[in-house]
Amino acid sequence: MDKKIGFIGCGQMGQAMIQGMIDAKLLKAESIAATALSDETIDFVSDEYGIHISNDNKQLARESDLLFLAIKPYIYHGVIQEIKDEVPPDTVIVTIAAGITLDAIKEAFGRNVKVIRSMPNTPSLVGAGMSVLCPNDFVTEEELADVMEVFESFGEAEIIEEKLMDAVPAISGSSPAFVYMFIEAMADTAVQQGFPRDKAYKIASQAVQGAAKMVKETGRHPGELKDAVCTPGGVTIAGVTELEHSGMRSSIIQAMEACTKKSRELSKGE
Ligand SMILES: NC(=O)C1=CN([C@@H]2O[C@H](COP(=O)(O)OP(=O)(O)OC[C@H]3O[C@@H](n4cnc5c(N)ncnc54)[C@H](O)[C@@H]3O)[C@@H](O)[C@H]2O)C=CC1
Ligand SMILES: O=C(O)[C@@H]1CCC=N1
Repeated sequence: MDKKIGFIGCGQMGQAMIQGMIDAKLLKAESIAATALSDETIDFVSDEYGIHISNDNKQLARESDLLFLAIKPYIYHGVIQEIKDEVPPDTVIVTIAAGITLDAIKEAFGRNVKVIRSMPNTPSLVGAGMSVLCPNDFVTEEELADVMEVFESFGEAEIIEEKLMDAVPAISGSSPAFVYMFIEAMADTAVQQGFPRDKAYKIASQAVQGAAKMVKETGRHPGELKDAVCTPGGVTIAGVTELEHSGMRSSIIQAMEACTKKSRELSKGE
């Protein structure tokens, strides 16, 4: 790819995407630049990824073909005020924040800017990201294809309608946190039973990864795959019934609804 990619903000999510892109050899480190606030982050990112990083948002805004806003949602408005007169008309702005709408970005710029709203996730760091995107009307097919190429370099990507975007964090942006909690709880129990901690994490995380791979690659219904594990009168069904008694599905549904509600509130500026 021969685009210049800029990241305003280079924390957890910015670094995950940059590492993913570099590992995938999508483009050379010289074609990626970023900004951050603290000297500590600037020094770390420069050493770790070999990209150009400074605290000059305006310069980055002038020089990037694809400009990622990888900052916290409450900082978006201030940063856009700072850069809005610097961004050339052909630049594609990519947002990654929960609850920041395409219209909110256009309004903050006060003109018809090209915007793609996205929701990536941190497994992008290891090339296993899941990102969901929606463009506004000013983005061309070719520009969307370029941005999809970026996201697909560090995982999988899907395009959806904006009305579904507030539901995405619960499914893919935030859900890694839920899965880490699940793995941590399994590993703690394994440690309680006498397993060394490193083996407990390895066994639990490989089981989770394998189950996800089964759903993706066999195309079989998750319920059917679960049934295939449950030997009649065996150990698995004892655990499954306990999970049903303690409301596991209901807890997951409630957590996902809370994420979606919060994203909708942020979208409305609440
Ligand atoms: N962490 C995650 O799993 C995910 C985060 N996101 C979104 O990514 C965005 C960033 O989140 P994180 O990377 O987790 O946050 P973070 O706090 O790790 O990184 C934010 C970065 O912004 C920089 N920054 C702050 N003010 C700035 C300014 N005025 N100019 C330039 N840089 C500035 C900080 O130095 C830091 O490098 C958020 O909008 C969040 O909603 C989206 C999907 C997943
Ligand atoms: O917690 C958040 O708001 C961000 C969006 C999805 C993951 N982290």
